[in-house]
Amino acid sequence: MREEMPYGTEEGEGEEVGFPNNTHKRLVVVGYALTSKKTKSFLQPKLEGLARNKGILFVAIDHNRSLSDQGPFDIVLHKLSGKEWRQILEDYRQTHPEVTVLDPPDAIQHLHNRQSMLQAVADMNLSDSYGKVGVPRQLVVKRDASSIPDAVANSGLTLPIVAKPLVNDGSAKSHELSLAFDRYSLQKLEPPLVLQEFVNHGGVLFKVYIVGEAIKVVRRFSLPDVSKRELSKTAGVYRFPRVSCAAASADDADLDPGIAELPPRPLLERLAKELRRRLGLRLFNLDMIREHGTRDRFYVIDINYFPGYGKMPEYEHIFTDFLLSLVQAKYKKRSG
Ligand SMILES: Nc1ncnc2c1ncn2[C@@H]1O[C@H](COP(=O)(O)OP(=O)(O)OP(=O)(O)O)[C@@H](O)[C@H]1O
Ligand SMILES: O=P(O)(O)O[C@H]1[C@H](O)[C@@H](O)[C@H](OP(=O)(O)O)[C@@H](OP(=O)(O)O)[C@H]1O
Ligand SMILES: [Mg+2]
Ligand SMILES: [Mg+2]
Repeated sequence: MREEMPYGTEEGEGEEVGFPNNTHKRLVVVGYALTSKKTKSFLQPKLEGLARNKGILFVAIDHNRSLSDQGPFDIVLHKLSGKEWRQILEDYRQTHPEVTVLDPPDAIQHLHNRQSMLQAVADMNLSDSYGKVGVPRQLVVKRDASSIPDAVANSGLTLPIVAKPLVNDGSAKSHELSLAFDRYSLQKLEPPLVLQEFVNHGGVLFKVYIVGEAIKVVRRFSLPDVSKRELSKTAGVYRFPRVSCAAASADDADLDPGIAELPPRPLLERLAKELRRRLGLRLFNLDMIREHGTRDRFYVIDINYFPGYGKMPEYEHIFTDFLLSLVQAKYKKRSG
């Protein structure tokens, strides 16, 4: 909260930023360090407008200047890659503990490896009356593609198998996935990889967006099921492009209710709460699937940091409320 709020005449006038007695109505300054693509998809005019009316100002961080010389910021939002940037942020967190950095770089780093990414879900072993949430059986292959057929046979993983680059750094390459239908073709894959059992899920996945304590779920079209017959007739490795994009929304599709039904809310709340804690992140989404033919057997197959919130319904309201809640919590802590 840095300067007096200079406006308040449009929609949202008089809306409290949430400070007691109306005495601290200050601007909340959010510095952002995002790629130009991300800035475009996230910082849409509707978000900026709503934010302004709620007393939030987004300010672009200049990479050519020291972070400490900019701002001052209440919150720093970021999604940039590279060791150098991580170090800048870590140093800034040390010297500016009053600023909320969303999210801590070391916590984000955890998602940059597709093995460690899902470890928290596996450790949680979530199972209650609403369902069971796990991760598909998987195997990491660091090198030597010729060893893969034996490694897969020894581990008991069943075909078909999804091969995903172990490193998940946001590069185009880290999203180049393949589906392998027979054991011997596995030698054609290029380690380092995570090999994951393909779980039939009726061709629909659930994107579970998390923004602090808020959760929103949407349906997306996904890879179709592979039948036993198809598996026995098919050989080879098939590359597939990113399937979980906005164009493939399945929210309005006419789907089998057993496939379309969203995961139970209480289950998602438990999962999200626990993952927030274990991962130390507040901005992420999960790709979740329901094993076809079951009602309550779920798998998390992917976790993304600061995903495409522009595609999340009502993200403008949810995100601005979240930013305000962070500042309010800090204010309460200081005055309490
Ligand atoms: N184990 C699995 N079983 C069934 N389908 C899977 C599995 N793993 C991945 N898929 C399918 O492949 C797609 C891409 O996989 P994944 O989400 O891991 O990749 P990604 O490149 O990280 O995606 P994103 O664009 O969401 O970051 C999934 O959305 C899903 O359709
Ligand atoms: O919203 P989902 O379906 O999860 O997909 C997102 C990816 O997971 C993100 O990695 C993309 O963000 P980046 O472009 O910053 O990598 C993100 O890109 P976007 O912000 O340009 O929409 C999305 O493609
Ligand atoms: Mg995904
Ligand atoms: Mg991903």
